[in-house]
Amino acid sequence: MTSTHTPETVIEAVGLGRDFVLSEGPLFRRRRRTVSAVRDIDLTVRSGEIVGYLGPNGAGKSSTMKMLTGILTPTTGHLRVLGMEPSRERTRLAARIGVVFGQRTTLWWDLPLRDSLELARHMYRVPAADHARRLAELTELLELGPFLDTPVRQLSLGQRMRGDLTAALLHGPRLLVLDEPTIGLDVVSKSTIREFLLRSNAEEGTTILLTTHDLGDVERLCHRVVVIDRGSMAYDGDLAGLRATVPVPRVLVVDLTAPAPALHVEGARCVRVEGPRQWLELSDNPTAVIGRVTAEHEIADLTVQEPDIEGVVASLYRGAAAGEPSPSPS
Ligand SMILES: Nc1ncnc2c1ncn2[C@@H]1O[C@H](COP(=O)(O)OP(=O)(O)OP(=O)(O)O)[C@@H](O)[C@H]1O
Repeated sequence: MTSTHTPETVIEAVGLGRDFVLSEGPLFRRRRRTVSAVRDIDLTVRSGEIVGYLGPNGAGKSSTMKMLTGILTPTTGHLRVLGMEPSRERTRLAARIGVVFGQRTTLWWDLPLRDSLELARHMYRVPAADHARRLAELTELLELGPFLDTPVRQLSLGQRMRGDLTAALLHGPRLLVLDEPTIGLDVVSKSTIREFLLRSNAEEGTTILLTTHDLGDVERLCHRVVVIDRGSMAYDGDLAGLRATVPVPRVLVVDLTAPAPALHVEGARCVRVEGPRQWLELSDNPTAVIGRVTAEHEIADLTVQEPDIEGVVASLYRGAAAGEPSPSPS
């Protein structure tokens, strides 16, 4: 064997690229145009890592995920996932990975969740005793009990997502590929899912690769972030490094008990006033600024708005376009 795959390497991509050939223009004068959805991606993910795969819409995230799971064949480069070539060994790979796409479900719409999971057991050929043990564990961790016998079509989005995660994890995959796992969920469901993912990672060593537009997911979950834009890799490192490259301030939204002129507070700059509500861009830590605001003003409510990852990523490219040095990959 000449493979460079080592036991702890879960994903190994070198010079990975995928082109699409489009046929455009009026009939009889059609022109072929090649779009590079992904180009020249070098990515090594090791066992036990949680990696956020981020980028603006159309950056090439889904195309990468599809290549990793074997749905799309790469145009260029070398790709191994758990030592397998995904597009050639898609079925064998499917038995070792779990995939969840937040906006789609793999569950059977008309069946109770329990029956859908039983079908997943047959698909992955999980022995009945292993299935029962694992289902009991996941039922407890994800609190599925109250809706295991409810048809999937009647589940809330958060319940359905917990069901989808269970289906993806029942066969004990080594790698979990998640596309927007918390999209559209309320705060409690998001938190349940994040805590569950952290636990699977810590206790079972599950490697996780996820796309998300939610900075909370990235902050809570990801040891490492990889940013792509227009198909190419733009950053590979930790979130602190990404933030340091493109400092996008947090904003403190202050609801005063009555309208007032713009507040002057150390460590913050008022950027907007609407009646009793004011937006303060923070340059100091939020707790310190909140302390100063509450000491000097009558406050009805306070919230800290995190910049979404889209904002961070957009600033990264505005910086690049303006000729600032590009972030150094780790
Ligand atoms: N089947 C296809 N045929 C032609 N072009 C495609 C196809 N799939 C993707 N593309 C193009 O490749 C580029 C990357 O798309 P991709 O869906 O991978 O991005 P994305 O980062 O997942 O975006 P989003 O966050 O909006 O889902 C886009 O320009 C898209 O139009």
